[in-house]
Amino acid sequence: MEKKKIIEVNNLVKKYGDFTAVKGISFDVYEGEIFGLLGPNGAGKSTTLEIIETLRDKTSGTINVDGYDLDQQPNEIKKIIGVQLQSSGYYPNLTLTELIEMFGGLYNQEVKPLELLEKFNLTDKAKNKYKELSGGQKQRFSIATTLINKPRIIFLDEPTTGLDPQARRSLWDLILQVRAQGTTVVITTHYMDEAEFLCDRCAIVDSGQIIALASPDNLIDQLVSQGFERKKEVKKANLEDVFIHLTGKELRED
Ligand SMILES: Nc1ncnc2c1ncn2[C@@H]1O[C@H](COP(=O)(O)OP(=O)(O)OP(=O)(O)O)[C@@H](O)[C@H]1O
Repeated sequence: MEKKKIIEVNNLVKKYGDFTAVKGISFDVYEGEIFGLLGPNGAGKSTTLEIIETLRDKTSGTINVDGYDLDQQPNEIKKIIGVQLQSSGYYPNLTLTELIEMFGGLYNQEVKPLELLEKFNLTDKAKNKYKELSGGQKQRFSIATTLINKPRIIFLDEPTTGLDPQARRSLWDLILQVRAQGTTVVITTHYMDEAEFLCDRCAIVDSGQIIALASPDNLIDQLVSQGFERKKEVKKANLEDVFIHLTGKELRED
């Protein structure tokens, strides 16, 4: 069966004054996949994501999201996507339950705060304020809120930056669960292990250009077929394995 394209980006260019941050990139995202934009700092990942999310103007190029043209029907696109807010987007004096109810009201959606919080392992924090959460809890809550409007696609910009290994792995599981329920996920990350674990396909972006796009396995096979070999024998475990083994897999709450 042919996969359906849910996002089509063609020749996207973004200039900030004289500086061209995104230099004519094109890619498609298929429905139901986890698609990664990988690249070093300043590569243009967040800019690209924010343009697709309708939060930033583009200079040129075309974008189509689930049949809607970004220039013609941005409001239709807003209705079917879930966007992670920055911390400043959460009213400081509302509890998590109240915040979910407020977003439900804004999106005109019936919400069940406790059910949503349970899914994201935040039941204990239902009566806490956002500012009282740990880094991992904040990230989980912000992903939970992307789902309130029952979006077809969610966008996650570096969702695990700054988290400890347990919190990262727990967030990876949550992202897989979100996808398993049929939501397409577009994610940016600098972490290659994260991309290898999560992404069905990824685009490697450098200086505003896509320099490779394939599944992680295909990208690795391409490199190996060029004669690349790791210098050292591959270790049977790494330091992260040691850390997880010693401290346990369970999510910690500080
Ligand atoms: N509002 C802005 N005005 C001017 N230049 C900007 C603006 N936003 C981003 N840039 C520049 O555009 C380039 C791409 O930035 P962008 O944030 O998209 O990169 P990124 O790949 O997401 O990086 P990071 O991994 O550090 O978040 C950078 O050189 C950045 O300095």
